[in-house]
Order: sequence, then C-alpha cells, then structure tokens
Amino acid sequence: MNWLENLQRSFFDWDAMASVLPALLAVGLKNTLILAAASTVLGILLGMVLAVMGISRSAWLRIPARIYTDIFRGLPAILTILLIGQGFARIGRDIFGPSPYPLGILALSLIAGAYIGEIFRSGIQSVETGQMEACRALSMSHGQGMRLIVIPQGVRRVLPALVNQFIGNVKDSSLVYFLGLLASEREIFRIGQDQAVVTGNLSPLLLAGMFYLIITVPLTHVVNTIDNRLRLGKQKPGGGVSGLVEVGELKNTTGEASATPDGTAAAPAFKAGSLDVRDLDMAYGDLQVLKQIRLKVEPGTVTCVIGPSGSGKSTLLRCLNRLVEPKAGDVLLDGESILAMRPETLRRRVGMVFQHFNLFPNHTALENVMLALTEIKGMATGQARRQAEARLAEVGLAARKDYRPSRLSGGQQQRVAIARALAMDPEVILFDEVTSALDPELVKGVLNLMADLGRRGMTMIVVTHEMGFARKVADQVAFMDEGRIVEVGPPSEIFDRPKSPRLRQFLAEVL
Ligand SMILES: Nc1ncnc2c1ncn2[C@@H]1O[C@H](COP(=O)(O)OP(=O)(O)OP(=O)(O)O)[C@@H](O)[C@H]1O
Repeated sequence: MNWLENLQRSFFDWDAMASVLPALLAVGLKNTLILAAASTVLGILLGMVLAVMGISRSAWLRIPARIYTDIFRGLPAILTILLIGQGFARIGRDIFGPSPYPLGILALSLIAGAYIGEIFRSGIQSVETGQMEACRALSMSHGQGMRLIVIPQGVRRVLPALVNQFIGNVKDSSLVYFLGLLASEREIFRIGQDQAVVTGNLSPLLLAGMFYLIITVPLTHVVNTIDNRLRLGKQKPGGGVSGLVEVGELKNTTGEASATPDGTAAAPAFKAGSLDVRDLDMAYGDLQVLKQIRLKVEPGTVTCVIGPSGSGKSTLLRCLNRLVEPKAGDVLLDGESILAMRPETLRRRVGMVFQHFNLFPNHTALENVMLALTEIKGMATGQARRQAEARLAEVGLAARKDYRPSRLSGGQQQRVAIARALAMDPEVILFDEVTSALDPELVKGVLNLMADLGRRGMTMIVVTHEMGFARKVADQVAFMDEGRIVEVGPPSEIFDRPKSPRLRQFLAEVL
C-alpha cells in the first residue's frame, strides 16, 4: 500500500492545495485570464488584417501575410516568447517599465494572430460564391457584400475555432513565466509550480491543472450552444416546413392583386421596363458562349428562355444585369445602354432570383428582404420593415417573417428570394432556373407565384425547364442552342409549330 500513500501525498495533499488556493484565485486566475483575453483580442485584430491581406488580389499584401503566418505558426511558442520577451527587454522597459508582462502579451498576440488570421481566411473563403453573387445582384458593391454578408458569415462559422484559440491562449499563457514575472503577475501555472516546490509535492500543480479545466471545458459547450442558436434562429412553436403549410399559404399568392399585411391596400404596381438585346456576344476565355444574341422584351411581358444544357441561357441572364460582362453588342433598358450605367445602378433596376435561392442564412426572412432597402436604398428601418413585410405577405410568407432560411422549405426560401428581389422595385426580374433545385411538390407554388407576378405586369425573363409554365404563362419563348437564339415567338408557335429541326428535336426530347 506504500505506493498508494505515496501517490496520495504527491497528488492529493489537501493542506497543500488549501494553502495555494487563495493565491490561485486572487492572482493566478486573474493574470491567466488577462493574458489569454488580451492576446486573443489583439490576435483577432491582427488576424483580421492578415486574413484580408491573405485573400487580397494583390501579391504585395498576400505574400507578406503568408510569410508572417509561416514564421509565427512555424516557431515553437516558447521560442517566440523568449525571443520577444528577452530580445526586446530593453525597448520593452523603455515603453512599458520593468515588467516583462506586456511583452509576454505581445508575444502571445503575435502567435495567436498568425493562427487566427488563418482561421478567418478559411472561414471567409468557405462562404459560398452564391452569397456574394446575391449581394451584387441586390446592387451592393464588393466591399458592402464582404462587410454585410460574407465576413460576418465567415466569422460566425469559425466561432468554435476562435474559442479553441482562446483555450490555446489560456494554456500558452503559462509559458510567459519563462520571462521571470513579478509575484503579482504570476499566472495559474507559475503559482502552482512555486507552491509545489515549497510543499515538495504536486498537489498545488494538480489544483492549477483543475483551474485550467474549469476555464476551458465549459467554454466549448457555451460556444456550441451559441453556434446552434445562430444557425437556427428564432423558432416559433409548431413552425414546421411541411407540405401542408406550404399549400395553405399559397392561397395568398394566387389572387390577381395581393394585399398588404393589414389587408388595406393593394400591392403596388410594377414599373415594368423594356429590354432590347442587340447582337450580344460573350466568352469565357476562348469559349464563345453567346453569339449575336438579339431579343426584344416588351414592358410587362414574360419571356421564357428554353434550350439544352450549356446553350448559354444562364449566361445570357447574367449579362443582362452584368454579373458577367458581355464582349460585344449592347442591351438597352428602357432605351438606355446598360453598359453606360454603373453596374450597381443597373442592378437596382434589374433584379435577379437564383436557382439556389442564395438567401443570407444568418438573417431572418424579413431581414433578407429588408437588408438592401436599408443598406442600398438608405430607407429608414421602420419604413423598410413595413415594405419588407408587405412583400413577404405578397408571396404568402407573412407568418414566416422571423424564420431563418434553414427553417423554411425550399419553396418558401425561393419565395423569400422573390420577395427580396421585388422589394427593390425593379423594372425587370431575371429568374434563373428557380424551380430546378426544388422538390417536385414545391415547384407548383413557386410557378404560381411567378405566373401571378406576370399577370400583374412585371417584366420577367425566365430561364426554365418547365415547358408547361412557358406554354401557359410566357408572352414569348426564346429557344437557345449553342449560344444562339435559334427561334423566338409566342408559345403556340414555338411549341405547336416549331420551324427549326433543332427545336423540334429538343421538344421531342423534353416533352
Ligand atoms: N464561370 C464559367 N467559366 C467558364 N465557363 C463557363 C462558366 N459558366 C458557364 N460556362 C460555360 O458556358 C457555357 C454556357 O453555360 P450556361 O450556364 O450559360 O448554360 P445554360 O444553358 O444555362 O446551361 P444549364 O441549363 O445547364 O444551366 C457552358 O459551356 C458552360 O460550361
């Protein structure tokens, strides 16, 4: 039993623990938290700068960020702390006084910055490209899209990694004791170790270890909870995404004119612009994707663009709001060349709805619709809210306004995306295969809503594989093949009397 007593004396000497407890609480805990928190905050600031430099298009910013990160991530923490704490001791004394404590914080921050920079960079780069595309389609500049949507999303995604970094800093703070701290500056480890020497056993160190665990273990659980809340947003009791709810809500979208939430006013009329596409060419590198496209779209009409995969339908739409730049030709919006406008101005007038919705996941349905109103149109929050609520009511989603996209069905998400585009009061809306990503039972609801918009006089260009919709709703149908518009005309001609063999073959395949 001798070894058992030995172990007990080494690790569980209660008197030794009791004697070190006050110092651990009053001095060690405070200093460890100061060291870890200060180095995390400074590391976050430095990491933000490094991340922005790291994703910059300029090599002059990217390369220094890379070199910094490689050095400070590659060196052992203790080496950096000693090099900075002792190497700069003289300068440190001049600036901070005799204590090496501030230099310890600086060294920890420089190390943390290198890791946090990489965490932010990968977080920002993990945000889907569709998010920035949606920002641009809502007329935001690149900077606004980064600031309002991409960076916050990236940062939220890396929250657990940042907490891990804080936990790392809590542990690494023990290394600054190598700089010879004053008694009042000792952190948890140093106090435990000093007392272990005095008592001749490891119990004070074991207690110090428990202090570290008390700080670090709950943090991981807290961050998981926060992360779940942020991801799911506010949840109303019984708020499912069932097909029944979907069908019930659709009643609101089938009427000729919808009402605002209080049911007092009819939905506003659309501005209904015209488009005139003139000899448009577009190429991705050497790949000529659009060839001499000509198309006239009258105000308040629905144009459906059909054609085989890869024929250039999406690219044509993206040229119309300059998400991609045409190589030659022009497009007139109400007689004005879109190439002569600022892209942001054009995109206020020409809205777009995407196949994959591209809703902003960490905003509610209402916020998704409001965002561009407040940020781009500069509308006061109250007015933007009322307008956004009216638009959500128009698409049958008034009751879902506080839901985040993850709590909505695909069909509901797509209707929020349509409300978001409508809220900008566009003259034209481009729909890019907006039902292709939906479950079959949800397609009808979205198509009904689009048909409703068409009836109410919105100018719409709809890339679609839904031939029934094109036949029923379109004023004209354009058939594209290999980058050209092969045939254009009213649905009855295109579907019942196709002229070109290529269109006949296409229809035989899809109908
Ligand atoms: N970003 C890009 N870079 C290079 N090539 C591209 C890019 N986007 C599209 N393409 C190419 O341009 C051509 C037209 O693509 P586009 O997406 O416009 O066709 P689509 O008719 O909309 O096809 P689908 O019905 O499959 O969506 C295709 O050959 C495609 O591979």
